[in-house]
Amino acid sequence: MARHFSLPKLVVATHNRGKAGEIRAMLHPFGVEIVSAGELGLSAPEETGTTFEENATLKALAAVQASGLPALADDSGLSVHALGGQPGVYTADWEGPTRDPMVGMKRIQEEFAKRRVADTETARTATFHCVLALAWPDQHVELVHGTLDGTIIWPPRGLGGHGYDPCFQPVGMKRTTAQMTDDEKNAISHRGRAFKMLVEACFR
Ligand SMILES: O=c1nc[nH]c2c1ncn2[C@H]1C[C@H](O)[C@@H](COP(=O)(O)OP(=O)(O)OP(=O)(O)O)O1
Ligand SMILES: [Mg+2]
Repeated sequence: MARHFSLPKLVVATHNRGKAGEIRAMLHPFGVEIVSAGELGLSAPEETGTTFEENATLKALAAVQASGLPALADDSGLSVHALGGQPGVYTADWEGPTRDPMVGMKRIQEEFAKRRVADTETARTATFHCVLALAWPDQHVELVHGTLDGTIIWPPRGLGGHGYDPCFQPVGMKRTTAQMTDDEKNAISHRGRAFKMLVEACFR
């Protein structure tokens, strides 16, 4: 797909500042000019899909159609294995109407209590998912899916990152993703892994 090597300007089609910062940092070495959905006054489309792929695609297509520019969208979330994969695609909804990540993190703890999930690393495993969709002006869409396995810890730790990072500790690590620098998180994260796959697919 070397035809996409030249990418003069790209819309980063997210309204989430934490994600936008990480995506900007990952794009930085490529010298791509970035405009945000906010700068273009794009509204956030309703996320009606039932998979990360569907939602990432609809967000990217909405932005490419509104702007005429290639658009990169992200749909992501946390699947907690003892909760049957919840909240998954509905991770943002679990933050409640005010979009407070602490509300979502507490909800996971409440669900663990209801189901009497043991307070051990092996019982409280979870996976972060990130699907990136890059939509081109001809409407074709490249999709990549990155994951990061870990454990839900409590109480939350760390002030970095965003969203559910303070309660997520990657496998084999002693720190949560909120206790890492941005570069450390991006090097191992679901979003970082998806981004590497996108680069393989589009920029090589
Ligand atoms: O690295 C992460 N570290 C912590 N939490 C994360 C991460 N990645 C996704 N998350 C959480 C945030 C939100 O609760 C949900 C994404 O929801 P999602 O609909 O994809 O994003 P959003 O509504 O915040 O912004 P937008 O749709 O405009 O991109 O997963
Ligand atoms: Mg969203």
